[in-house]
Amino acid sequence: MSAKAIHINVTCAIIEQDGLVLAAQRSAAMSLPLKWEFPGGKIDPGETPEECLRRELVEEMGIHVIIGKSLPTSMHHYPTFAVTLHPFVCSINSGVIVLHEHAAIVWLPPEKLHTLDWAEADVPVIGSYLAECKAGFR
Ligand SMILES: Nc1nc2c([nH]c(=O)n2[C@@H]2O[C@H](COP(=O)(O)OP(=O)(O)OP(=O)(O)O)[C@@H](O)[C@H]2O)c(=O)[nH]1
Repeated sequence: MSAKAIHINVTCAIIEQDGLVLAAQRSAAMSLPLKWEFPGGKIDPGETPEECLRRELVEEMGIHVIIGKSLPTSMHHYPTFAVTLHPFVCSINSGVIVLHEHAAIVWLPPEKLHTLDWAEADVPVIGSYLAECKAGFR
């Protein structure tokens, strides 16, 4: 199988707090270095997307999240792999954020999210989220 055939399923958390949304910057050592993303990661075999998201948020940031509404999935082909993102709107239930993998985080109002240099797969996710906000669902 060529590298281009690799397709991964990834969960990601749109974490809301006090009207702001958390964005996380990938480290220089990660794939897609220094791009911004929503925290999360690859779904392991046998795991539900929600189980994956809970595990990843503990591993990456030391927080326990409450998982809310799912947003439409986003599929994107990068040069060496394809990803399907499974986004969920979340809030922090417990824990204080400690960055174990990311270079930085920032809390932004939803309408400022587009100012960051996002991983390309995230761009439609931001669009779906903003549509929810505009429709008054959030
Ligand atoms: N967690 C997360 N990953 C994303 C997002 N958007 C996006 O394209 N991805 C890609 O999906 C993959 C997520 O897997 P991961 O977070 O478990 O990856 P990783 O850093 O361990 O990857 P690695 O295999 O490069 O070490 C990464 O290749 C990442 O670039 C996003 O919003 N959140």
